[in-house]
Amino acid sequence: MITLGEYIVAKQYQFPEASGEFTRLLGSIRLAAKVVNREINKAGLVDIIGATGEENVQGEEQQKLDVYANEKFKAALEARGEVCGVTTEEEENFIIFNSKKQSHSKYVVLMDPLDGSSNIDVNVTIGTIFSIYRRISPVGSPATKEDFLQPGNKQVAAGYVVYGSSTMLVYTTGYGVHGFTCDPSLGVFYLSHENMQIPAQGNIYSINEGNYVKFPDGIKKYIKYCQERDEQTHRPYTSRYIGSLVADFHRNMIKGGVYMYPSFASAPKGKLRLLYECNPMAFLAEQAGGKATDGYRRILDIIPSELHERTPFVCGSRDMVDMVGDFMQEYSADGHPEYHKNIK
Ligand SMILES: O=P(O)(O)OC[C@H]1O[C@](O)(COP(=O)(O)O)[C@@H](O)[C@@H]1O
Ligand SMILES: [Mg+2]
Ligand SMILES: [Mg+2]
Repeated sequence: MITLGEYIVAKQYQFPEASGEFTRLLGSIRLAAKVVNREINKAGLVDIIGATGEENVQGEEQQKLDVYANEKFKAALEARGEVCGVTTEEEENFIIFNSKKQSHSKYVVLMDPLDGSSNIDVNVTIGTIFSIYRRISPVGSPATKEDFLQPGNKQVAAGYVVYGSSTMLVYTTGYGVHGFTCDPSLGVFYLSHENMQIPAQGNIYSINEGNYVKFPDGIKKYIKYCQERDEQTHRPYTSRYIGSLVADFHRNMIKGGVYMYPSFASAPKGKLRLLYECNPMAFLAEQAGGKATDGYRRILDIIPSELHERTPFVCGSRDMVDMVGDFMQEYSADGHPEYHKNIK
């Protein structure tokens, strides 16, 4: 069995200008993932359950594990010196790492340190999401906001850690999607899923139907389509919603399916964050043969303007994402971000 570290080194030939910086950067994410995984596994026994009583920049109540994971990933990225700055869901502003070595680093990282926070206290699968870019500001100078506001199609790597029945780290560097499972007895990630491929068509739809009445007509019609009986197209589909993006995405990655978090009246841009939730998942989905849109446009082509901006999200099996797009065009064309601009 090949370890994550060995696999990354073995694939370095794919990057002729490689200096080992990226390998060490991924190594720091791997290390922090192990530390966070250990805390999650004993969550009921240590004081890591429950809320901190503080609110984060999203206006959401921060969970103790959100803060713990945020601190551990930040510390690991800062310590190795391969990153000149980070943005995380739990920090209002981006953080500059400014030691001599760090300011000479080429990379910035954006993270959702703990994804699926509403599932922490109930022992349901949660995750961590990361996205990596080459900086655009000059090497040697402090990182700038522009380094983080790059479109998703500029990512050099993305991945997630899923803390479930087993703990896996899944990533892409633009050469396919590869999954590594952690052997808890050794704390070592071994290659278990090389070149993951999302089936083009699945029979699982994943959405919080509790918001049904608030959804755009295109989404409502698509949900009805999923629930209709039609032997030929294996409908009705199955509804599965864990409420942790990482877990719902990972399941659909393996079994096929479509995950949707649309916009609605009280959340005109949806809930999920473009930079450290949707862009990394979109890069992984496309690298595995799937697709990711905001219901209309390719997520990876959206030009970000704010660190914590949100976007509607439709992601998973290619043919299912296309079908959702057709329903949105037909029944919610006025919801297209460009719609009002194009109305003369
Ligand atoms: O409870 P809702 O509204 O369905 O939202 C669930 C979604 O929100 C999230 O929990 C948001 O992520 P965080 O937990 O990192 O804030 C996603 O993981 C999940 O898919
Ligand atoms: Mg999240
Ligand atoms: Mg989070």
